[in-house]
Amino acid sequence: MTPTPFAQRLTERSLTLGTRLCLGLDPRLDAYESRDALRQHTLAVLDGCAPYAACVKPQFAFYEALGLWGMQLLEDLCAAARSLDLPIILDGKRGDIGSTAAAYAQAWLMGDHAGDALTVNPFLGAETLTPFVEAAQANGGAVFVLVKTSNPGQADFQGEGVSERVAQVVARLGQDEVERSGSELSSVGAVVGATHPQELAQWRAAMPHALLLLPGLGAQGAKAADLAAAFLPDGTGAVVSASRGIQYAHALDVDAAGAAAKSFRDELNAALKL
Ligand SMILES: O=C(O)c1cc(=O)[nH]c(=O)n1[C@@H]1O[C@H](COP(=O)(O)O)[C@@H](O)[C@H]1O
Repeated sequence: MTPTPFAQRLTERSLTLGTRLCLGLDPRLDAYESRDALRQHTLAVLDGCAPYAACVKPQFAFYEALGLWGMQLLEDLCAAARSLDLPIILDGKRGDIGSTAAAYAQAWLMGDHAGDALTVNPFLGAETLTPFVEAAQANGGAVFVLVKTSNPGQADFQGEGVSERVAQVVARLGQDEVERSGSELSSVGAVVGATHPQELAQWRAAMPHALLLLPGLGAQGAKAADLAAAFLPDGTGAVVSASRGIQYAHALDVDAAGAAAKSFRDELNAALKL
């Protein structure tokens, strides 16, 4: 049976629950009294925030920093997300020469530890994205290619026309698939920082069939009210992520995390007049 494409699953959940929020889960050991407290709280935040989230995005670094124990937590978190029907974007920002990219794709988009989608770094060239895209397309997954990152220093390299070039590649890589399937969104998505509100219309137009992942809400200063231009006219086609602004709301109180997620959800819906 052909798997349901990631973009379709995400869009269906987003419309059913009425949310464009991506729940980031980036647990830092220094915020907790013990590893057990970190584990318990992270899983509880997932549970408490799931009703407000279109998808979940754990960033690998925080789990890798905890060693094998952390990678087990990531695996358990993904299992819990699956049982909640939450599409999983693994934020690994992987990228390497083609043969190594194929191994990354095997690990994170196809293997036993795969998520539904993976963030990928295009710095090594368009051809190195192919193994990721093929793995995603074969498995009903997705990739989110870094196009314009949220951090101030992105301008050093990305400001030199690089983001525009990458956006062209994203649009091209998804084109055949949308022509073949007739669906509006391809499995080749893009990361565009929510911290660049004045550029969102430009990136939306440059990649009309790409699902956009917009990090930067909350802790990095982006405001939901400024983000409507990233979405398609029907209010789909993008998700906005917040990690610290949810997980660390009010001194690790799980109810406060849920309230923060709900409030981000409502602000995004208000921006889209939904
Ligand atoms: O790919 C990402 O998710 C990402 C891209 C980007 O341009 N900027 C960015 O902040 N991120 C990730 O999004 C999350 C942002 O976290 P908060 O600033 O705590 O909401 C982190 O996991 C970052 O690694």
